[in-house]
Amino acid sequence: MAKELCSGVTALLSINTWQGQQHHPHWARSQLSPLPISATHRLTKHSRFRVDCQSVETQAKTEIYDPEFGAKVGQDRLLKVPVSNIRNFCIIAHIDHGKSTLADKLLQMTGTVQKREMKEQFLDNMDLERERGITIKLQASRMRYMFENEPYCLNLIDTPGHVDFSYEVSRSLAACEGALLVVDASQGVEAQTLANVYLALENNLEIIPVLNKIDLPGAEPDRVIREIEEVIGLDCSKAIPCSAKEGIGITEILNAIVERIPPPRDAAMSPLRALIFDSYYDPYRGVIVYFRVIDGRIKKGDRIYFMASNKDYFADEVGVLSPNQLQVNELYAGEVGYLSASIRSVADARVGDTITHYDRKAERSLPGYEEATPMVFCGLFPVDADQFPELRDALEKLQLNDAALKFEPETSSAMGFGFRCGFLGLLHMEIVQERLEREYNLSLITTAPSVVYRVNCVDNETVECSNPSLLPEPGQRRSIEEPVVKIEMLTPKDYIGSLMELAQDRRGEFKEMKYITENRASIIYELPLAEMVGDFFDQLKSRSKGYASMEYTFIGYKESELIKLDIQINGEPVEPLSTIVHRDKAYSVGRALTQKLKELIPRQMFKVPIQACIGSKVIASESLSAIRKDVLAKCYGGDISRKKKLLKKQAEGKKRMKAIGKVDVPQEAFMAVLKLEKEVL
Ligand SMILES: Nc1nc2c(ncn2[C@@H]2O[C@H](COP(=O)(O)OP(=O)(O)OP(=O)(O)O)[C@@H](O)[C@H]2O)c(=O)[nH]1
Repeated sequence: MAKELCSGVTALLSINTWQGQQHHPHWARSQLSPLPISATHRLTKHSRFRVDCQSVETQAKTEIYDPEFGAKVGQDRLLKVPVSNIRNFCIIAHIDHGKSTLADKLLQMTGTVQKREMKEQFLDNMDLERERGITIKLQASRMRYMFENEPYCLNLIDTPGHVDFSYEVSRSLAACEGALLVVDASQGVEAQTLANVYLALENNLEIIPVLNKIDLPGAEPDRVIREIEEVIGLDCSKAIPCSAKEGIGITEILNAIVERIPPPRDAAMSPLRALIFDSYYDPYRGVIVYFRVIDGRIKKGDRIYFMASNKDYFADEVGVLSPNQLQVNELYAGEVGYLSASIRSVADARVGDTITHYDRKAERSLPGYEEATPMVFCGLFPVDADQFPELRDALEKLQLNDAALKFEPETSSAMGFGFRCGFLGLLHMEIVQERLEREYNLSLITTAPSVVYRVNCVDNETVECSNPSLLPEPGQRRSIEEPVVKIEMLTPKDYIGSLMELAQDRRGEFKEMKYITENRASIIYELPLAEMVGDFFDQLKSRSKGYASMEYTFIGYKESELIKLDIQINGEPVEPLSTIVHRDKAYSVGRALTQKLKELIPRQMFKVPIQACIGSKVIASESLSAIRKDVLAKCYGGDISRKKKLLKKQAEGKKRMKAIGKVDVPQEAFMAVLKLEKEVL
């Protein structure tokens, strides 16, 4: 902040005004536009002047923010502008269409991040994200942009790009007034693009189509424009061609954000309502909450109240993201920022929750809050049983930062002590497993993922079952319902047949197929979530040579003829290998699974039978032959009775081994059910 301004600069004034006893800082701020300072004026921090529109005499604490000067004294990131000069937007794109690259370029062009501090893809700052090149958690950044000599504050809210995190996408869209729709000009509209555009349209966002990667020789912007118009029905006459990599079209995008996206509603005088669009756990400060102020204002020291979790705290720190955190005194309706309030777990400040003041609560919370419901469950067991307490600690720590992660202890005679964990989807599951192994140095055995079944019992009770080995006995249950998803696949027409076959094999029910362009079709199926968990996505990619994309939404539960398939190894049931399958597939899955396990389990010193059973009935069986130790090797010639004696002794030894049943089952075996060959199904 500059102490004094001379002629020739354009300054933006932030004024605290007093009208009687009332304090209206935001009102005054929003009435002001940048003020060119003439040669006769020198403004200082305590200048007196009038705000003409309301004729309010203004004096005392006058804060002057000068974009040019401010930059010199390192304060430009605290840029304050009237609400009419704020633009909140996000970027929606299919994976790999260049969202992060474009975000980086916007930060660079606006000077928000200097080139030298620029790590590639600044917004994706989790290591895992950077390695996998995918955005998992959302982040935000405030940028300062001069347009027609006026400073604008552009808040970019980054969105995750994977279906598992679609709820978080919906909340970040709800925090914006506009969105850049980034489509790869060499590829076209993909399933994920569609899903996110529909979400944005539902939220009434102004959408600016951007055609990225026009530097590529294969780019066909005209074709892609036609595709967007036909498929989404969006007017693309003002679509912006760009290359995020080469920096082409970035200024046009920034101008379009200012010109086309509406400013936020000015509602600074209403009771506070702020929408949480992200939160993460910081070991030193507690949870850091990212939010957009929809109504009212929030300042340091305020007693705040989270409307869904019913918790209240004092805000220790309030600030903006630029993209590093910078403290400010107060944030007003329309602004985006962060707060910390010594909150112990992200579950208390969940994405989608509404923050209000404890003493002046808003009447209604903001719409759209949803509890995170895990869709996929699996067992996690430490390879070394001594690591159980460490696994529990690690899960507790991860949960502080991940409200969607659920876990409870699980014991199994085969596996020992472990946890049954719930995840939003498969990617979420992989991320958690990888973090446990990498960050906490744990060596884990994970069991095949399962969905949550609803079992209607004979006593009219309904129980939810996410662990196949705990399915109530056949005599106790009337029926089983399983979760069903609607899946939309977008594919070039050459692969339609093969993808329909895939969906059909996975018990899919055909719903609709339409050509979205001459060459590309959308195929809609309803199919059990259990059939999607596993290699469905890999299959879709390999059958379409990587060209098809998909998107799914959970639509509800449906009754189905399901039974439990148990596996016995060496005569002992191995619960973690139990799986729930459709009655029609039980025999083929049983056969395939025993064959696969035979391949995966190393041979032992004794013969190991591997059986698939329904109840007590064995439906498929394989046996792993023993590695036979030749006890007769040293006994050449000689008496036959001596040979017999040696063989008898060896057989007794084997029997003892059998009784102990020490079969080493490798990790891959627990995932075998996901990797069954298509032909045997
Ligand atoms: N040639 C070319 N390549 C680009 C351009 N923009 C992005 N890329 C490349 O495309 C790939 C994907 O870009 P990202 O920015 O990571 O894509 P994303 O949409 O953020 O992907 P997720 O984070 O997984 O959602 C990277 O290898 C980029 O270098 C562009 O304008 N031209």
